[in-house]
Amino acid sequence: MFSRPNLYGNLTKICGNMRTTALVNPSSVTAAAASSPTPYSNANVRQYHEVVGDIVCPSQVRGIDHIRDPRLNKGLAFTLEERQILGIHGLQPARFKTMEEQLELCKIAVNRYMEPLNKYLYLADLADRNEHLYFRFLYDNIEDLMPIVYTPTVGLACQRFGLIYRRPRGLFITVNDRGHVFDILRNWPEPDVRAICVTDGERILGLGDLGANGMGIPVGKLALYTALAGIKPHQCLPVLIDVGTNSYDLLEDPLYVGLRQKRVIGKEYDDFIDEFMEAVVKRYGQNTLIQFEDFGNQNAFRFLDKFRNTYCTFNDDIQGTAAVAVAGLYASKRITNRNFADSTFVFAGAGEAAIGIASLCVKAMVDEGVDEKTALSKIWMVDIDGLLTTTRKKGTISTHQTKFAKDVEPLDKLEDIVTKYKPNVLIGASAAAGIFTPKILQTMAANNERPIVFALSNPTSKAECTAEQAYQNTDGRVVFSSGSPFPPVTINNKTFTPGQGNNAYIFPGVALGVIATGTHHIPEDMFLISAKELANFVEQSDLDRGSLYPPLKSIHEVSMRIACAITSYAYKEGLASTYPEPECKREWLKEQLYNFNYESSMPVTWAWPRMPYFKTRKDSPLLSSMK
Ligand SMILES: NC(=O)C1=CN([C@@H]2O[C@H](COP(=O)(O)OP(=O)(O)OC[C@H]3O[C@@H](n4cnc5c(N)ncnc54)[C@H](O)[C@@H]3O)[C@@H](O)[C@H]2O)C=CC1
Ligand SMILES: CC(=O)C(=O)O
Ligand SMILES: [Mg+2]
Repeated sequence: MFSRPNLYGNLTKICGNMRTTALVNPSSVTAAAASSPTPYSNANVRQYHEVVGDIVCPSQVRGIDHIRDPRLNKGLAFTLEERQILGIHGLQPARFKTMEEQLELCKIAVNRYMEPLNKYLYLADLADRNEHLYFRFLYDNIEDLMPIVYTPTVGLACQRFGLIYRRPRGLFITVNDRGHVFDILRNWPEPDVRAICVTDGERILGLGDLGANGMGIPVGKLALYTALAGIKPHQCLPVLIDVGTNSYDLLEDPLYVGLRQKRVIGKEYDDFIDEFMEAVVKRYGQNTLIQFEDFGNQNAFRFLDKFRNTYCTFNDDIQGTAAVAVAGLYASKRITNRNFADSTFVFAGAGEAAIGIASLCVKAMVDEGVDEKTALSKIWMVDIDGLLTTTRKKGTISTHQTKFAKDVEPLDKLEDIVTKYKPNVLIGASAAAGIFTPKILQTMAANNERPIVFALSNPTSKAECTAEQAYQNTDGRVVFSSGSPFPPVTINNKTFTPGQGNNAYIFPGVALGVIATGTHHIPEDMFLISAKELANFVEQSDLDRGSLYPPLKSIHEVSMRIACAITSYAYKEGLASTYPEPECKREWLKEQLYNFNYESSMPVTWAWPRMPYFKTRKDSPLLSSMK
């Protein structure tokens, strides 16, 4: 009954006319591959389908392969019946464990490691071994584990990528694959991808050009898609576009795993990105969400402008960051009683993150009823060359920066700019560690009862100041947040636990709403909506403990609220393509989420003769009886 050839073909019978994926007989695949004209040809081989969307499909994988497959493996949580039916009885010790017992073990195991990178490796290994346990572990312990799978540790993991690389997670598409990007996408074993996070590794956090080592970022971001928003892992694809690196150190590093060449630029690069975008749509459909992450400054803005109305895409560093920072500023209004338009802003940094935030601040001011010119006049931007002024030489100011340039005397030093323009809000997104000097922080405190200071650069080592420095130099009056987490600070007998101004509060919820509704474009409004939704969720108790954001332990609820708001907006504005419009958005979204508990491993084909009528997960007596 379990011989593989007999099982191919059953799937369509069970799934009827519902959304599914055809299984291909391996023998025909081999024949197709043998006759294929290029080494890129591939067939869509799926060895198993337990649950695809809401459809129950027969398992194809038995024996040791079932345990070796991280998506199917449950470790010692397989029941005796499952062990026998799957032919894995005897391949594991006799003990049965519940998922809760396994989670306890994970906690003990991860806590045994002192070094964050070793914890990262433990978690990567867990993901490769038992995907359900990995995501449930992340979900349950997000406060402790987010600094490991995400900033700051993910930065270190990227820097050490050549050393720690073990198993493939995501697709590496190199510029040598030009003309074959679609074929590479077909090599990815999951047919139902709804979201891609892509980087070319040129600006990884504040660490600069890490080339192919940047793969840790899309992997980490998409782990948060699942852990924070419940998006199913098989729907997420991390992609690293490898066009080389301009890092001399990496080119010389024997452990470097990417193309050993300088970055391809110009038309060749642009054509390659165009091919990638077209191939994604051809392979996975036009509503596939493409999140651009950690591209170099010029390319990030160019691609956002180029693709935002022709693909379902957003740039997380520009738009996601804008939303989280503006959410923090909305929340801070409850402390300062000052509107956006009544504030003066200085940005240290005038790149993706800073321009993104400044632009959304302008939108927020216009929303308050102020005209755009007045809104722009409130914002002073400083980059590596000093204040953005209208007298800047051509080539030292980009089109996105121009509207923020002021018709004033040039000033180079941040300290002088803060002294002269007396901002109420100082935002750092420069990747220049420590530029918020004690003197600057003291000036902020001298000019404001409650100065607002955001040190958003990542990882921790690149922050413009530490939380401790911010509180100490402002007599504990600062309203502070940072891109990477800092431990609590006690000053004047009061302990502050600053929140994390990180786009992780935004992108998972936006992605869930966009994917669920089949939204085809992502307008800027969605980020202002997300910012407001996040700010509305901040409680007085959060503000009292020094945070402009809800605690990380409620970030799942934040993602759900943002997704609901995005869903409502998408239907209202005619952007959604999933019909009919659900009445209760929240319930509808919840039905689509990943099940963080184990699914039954009983092959449906085995039980089928006894229960022939179920087609969907909800109908299945097998699955509905599960935890
Ligand atoms: N907290 C969050 O959610 C996010 C944080 N970031 C962080 O923000 C930082 C910057 O990222 P991007 O804006 O994408 O980079 P970018 O390269 O686009 O911009 C960096 C900007 O900082 C300026 N700069 C460099 N040194 C400076 C100095 N000493 N003084 C003033 N300005 C200086 C540069 O001229 C440039 O305008 C990174 O560390 C990144 O990790 C980025 C996205 C999200
Ligand atoms: C958080 C993030 O996206 C960055 O630092 O680039
Ligand atoms: Mg980023």
